[in-house]
Amino acid sequence: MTWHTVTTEPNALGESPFWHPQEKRLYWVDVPGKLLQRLDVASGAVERWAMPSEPGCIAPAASGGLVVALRDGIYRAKVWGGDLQLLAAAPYDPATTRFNDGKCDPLGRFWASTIYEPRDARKAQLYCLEAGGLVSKAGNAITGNGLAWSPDAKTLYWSDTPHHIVHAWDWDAQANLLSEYREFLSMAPKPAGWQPGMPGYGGRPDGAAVDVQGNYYSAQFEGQRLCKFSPDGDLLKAYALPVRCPTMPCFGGDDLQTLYLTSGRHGRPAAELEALPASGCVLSMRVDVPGLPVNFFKD
Ligand SMILES: O=C1O[C@H](CS(=O)(=O)O)[C@@H](O)[C@H](O)[C@H]1O
Repeated sequence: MTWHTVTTEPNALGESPFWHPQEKRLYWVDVPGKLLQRLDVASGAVERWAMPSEPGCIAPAASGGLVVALRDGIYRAKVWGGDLQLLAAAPYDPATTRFNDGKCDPLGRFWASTIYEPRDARKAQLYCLEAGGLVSKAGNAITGNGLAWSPDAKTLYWSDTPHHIVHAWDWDAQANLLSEYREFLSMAPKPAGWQPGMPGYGGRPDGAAVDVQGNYYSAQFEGQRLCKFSPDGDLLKAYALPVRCPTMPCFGGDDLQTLYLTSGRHGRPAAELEALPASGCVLSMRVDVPGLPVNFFKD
């Protein structure tokens, strides 16, 4: 298994990749760079669209365009580069909080986590955009991440990165209700005194994607690896990476067997960036098991 560097212009913090099956483009964001980006894999051309605030996550819309979670709200962009129409204002103080990891569920609802940036209280939430507006479905976190659903859409996964944990609930898709909570993964915490470059830390669960067998692929932020877990939470494979801070995987290509992975370089030590020059770039690797396709937003 070999990782390829897909992009040459590194992002401060690449996040929220998805593969658009009709356009045959990879979309992703640069959070502090305040950019939406898309790559036409046939030509290699990358387009960038500057945002008025940090985009935490994006999703394609079935009627065309995108849904974009910016610091101050959820917006609808009917066309690339066009107007941003506010769908829902942020239900938090944008001075301390922004939207982070999110995507659409199999029924076309848009979900977005938040990150509480002071990181000194568990104030991050997981919201779902329902007909009446944003509804909190889970909370008690610092960095909402790792949102994904099982292939049968009966399990919802959500991680809290700094607490090294991935939660799971039974999910009733029609009623949009979470029940039967269980801890899905608990990763080893950062050892006291650990510094980048030292051995002994495997990272913390950032963004995630699920394949057709229900395996959960979790980017281990600051752990320089992507971990593949079985539906029961058993570690099946830890893929070593040429970047210290992977952020989120997604499956793409016509066969959904190209695993794309975004990464970050924001705030990393100069020595690390010199040793790992692909930090902040998008990576890709061919895998044997196809992933689940992206879910589209239904207006
Ligand atoms: O997804 C994200 O997670 C990282 C990791 S952590 O919360 O710092 O542990 C965070 O830095 C980043 O800003 C956020 O987008």
